Amino acid sequence: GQISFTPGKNTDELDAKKLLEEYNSTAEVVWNTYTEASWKYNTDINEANKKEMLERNLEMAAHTLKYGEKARQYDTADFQDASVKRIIKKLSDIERAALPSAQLEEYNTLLSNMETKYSVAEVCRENGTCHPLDPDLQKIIAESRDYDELLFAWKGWRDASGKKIRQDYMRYVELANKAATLNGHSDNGAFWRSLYETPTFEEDLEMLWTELEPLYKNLHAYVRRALYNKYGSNYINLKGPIPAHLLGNMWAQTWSGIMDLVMPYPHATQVDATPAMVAKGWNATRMFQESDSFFTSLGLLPMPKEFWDKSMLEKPSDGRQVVCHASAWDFYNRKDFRIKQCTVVTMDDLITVHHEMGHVQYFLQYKDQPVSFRDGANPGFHEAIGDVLALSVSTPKHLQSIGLLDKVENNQESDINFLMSMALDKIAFLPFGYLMDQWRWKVFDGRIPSTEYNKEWWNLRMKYQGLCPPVTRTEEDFDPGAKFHIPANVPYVRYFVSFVIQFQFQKALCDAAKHVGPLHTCDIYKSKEAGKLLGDVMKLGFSKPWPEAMTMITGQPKMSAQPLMEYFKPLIQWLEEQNNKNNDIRGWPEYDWKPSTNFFLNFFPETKGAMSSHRGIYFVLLL
Ligand SMILES: CC(=O)N[C@@H](CC(=O)O)C(=O)NC[C@H](CC1(C(=O)N[C@@H](Cc2ccc(O)cc2)C(=O)O)CCCC1)C(=O)O
Ligand SMILES: [Zn+2]
Repeated sequence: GQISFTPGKNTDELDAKKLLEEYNSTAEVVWNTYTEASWKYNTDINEANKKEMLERNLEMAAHTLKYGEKARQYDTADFQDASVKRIIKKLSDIERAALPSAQLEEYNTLLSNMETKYSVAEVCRENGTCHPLDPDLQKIIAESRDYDELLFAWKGWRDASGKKIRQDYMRYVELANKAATLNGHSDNGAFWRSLYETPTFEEDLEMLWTELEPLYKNLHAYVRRALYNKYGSNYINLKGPIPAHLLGNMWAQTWSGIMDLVMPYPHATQVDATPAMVAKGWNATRMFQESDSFFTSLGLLPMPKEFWDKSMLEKPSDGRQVVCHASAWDFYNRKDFRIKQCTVVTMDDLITVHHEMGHVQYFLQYKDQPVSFRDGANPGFHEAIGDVLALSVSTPKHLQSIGLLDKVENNQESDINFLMSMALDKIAFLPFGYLMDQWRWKVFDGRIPSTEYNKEWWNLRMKYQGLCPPVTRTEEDFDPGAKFHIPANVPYVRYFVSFVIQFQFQKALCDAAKHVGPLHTCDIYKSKEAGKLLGDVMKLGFSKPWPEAMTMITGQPKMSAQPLMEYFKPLIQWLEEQNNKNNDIRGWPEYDWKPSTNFFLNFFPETKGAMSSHRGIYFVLLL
């Protein structure tokens, strides 16, 4: 065909291959050095470690700039090796390294300051005791059933975290957008979406949400009814949004914290393994060993010695400040892989353990790929692996087999109890997983100016989750900043993608494991066939466009909501019946309703303790 080339560009494929070999071997060293410094800082927050991490980040950016500029010299149109083309293309986007050095330093400093402010934030009571998010405030939000105590934690956290980073965030948006435009993107949101290499990505997501929204609205209506029964009509409007601090999670992103309030059949099989884990003296290491055994039962790889020696599996008790938000780390030397998690002995954290172990399994599977391919087929794939295995671990049958549930019944009521516990995490999460980056994409492309950050955040929280703030919010607040991924600059739509595709994967793996019966009862434990399907896709890393990886597992290239809907089918029918029986509407048409507020609590928070006993007296005094 027509020989096409851009004048002055290098079309020598052998040259390019030599460049990529040099890039790969030098990148492993530079990235490893940076990752060690970042790990040191995340597991011991102090000025010296911060300084070292920032310096190593600059070294890494200099390396990216050097090889990025060389990669841009090539016209790969006529190259034979698809991998060389793919790596040159990926290298040519040098991200933040495109910023002038002063702005790059400013950008990196902003990021580390925002993440530090978030990680050290705490809420102090009038009597001087202070509470960090992890585990204190999370525990209050999950376990307290006192409306005002929940409000204390919810409002306190937002005052201590989000509110403090609003200015930093505005400057971060400017610099992130500048880096994106210097790499040829219209804005940072466009750069983030480009990682999915899917021209119809936004339309595909919108279609998935349209299919899934009815499931969510049925769950929302049922949970609203249960909260109405608990908190009464002052605080719950059966035709309105739900106050955001009552759902058992600081961000109302998963609702398993209030399982006890919504349990359909309290006398049937319980599904929470936490009591048994505590009673049997499980600790963090035991939880990770359990997960490791599940992975190896599928024929996947065991955690290497370095993992057990160097991970941080519990919050340190030696006074060190750490970033408690769980994370999995690839040290890019094909040997060193770690998890940092402030693990607590609960079922919820056993799920998180599997989630993080899924990341490390992916790292292990693709460790011999070139560094540019040591990524998920798309970011959603990386998030889905651990959750797929957790779907099997969560089944009552599996929990019983590992001694975490004593009796298991196979009847309709137990099924509904189990599906409800799964829906409170998986269905409840969908609107949150979808709205997080809708807000950020609009901030990056200018549709949301900084003067409307908080108003638009709550508009999206209302539109998708049917939530409202329990107290008035203003532009003095910055509630998005109270969610880790916003100050930490971690994209989020990957989780929405993961919550959809993990059910596609589960369906395919259960077929491979010759599972018979409803999808929600499937446990792929010990299935080497299922393990091989997953392992082969993980080995690819980012070397092939994700539709090819999707086809390897499911036999077709697209994201689909069908398997998720099949998994929850029995529950959806049950919810439909319950909501009809209760004559409950789906949705929140009375969107401008507001819950009663304790006038005092907002203006005299220190009266919290006194309030509950002398409520009337204070009121009279005021009058
Ligand atoms: C070096 C580095 O940063 N590595 C990346 C991994 C990588 O990119 O290689 C990484 O470790 N990111 C941390 C992040 C942690 C968690 C998270 O933030 N989860 C979301 C959403 C969610 C909620 C419920 C659920 O069941 C699953 C996901 C949230 O909690 O809002 C905390 C709990 C679980 C996962 C993660 O593991 O994704
Ligand atoms: Zn993850």
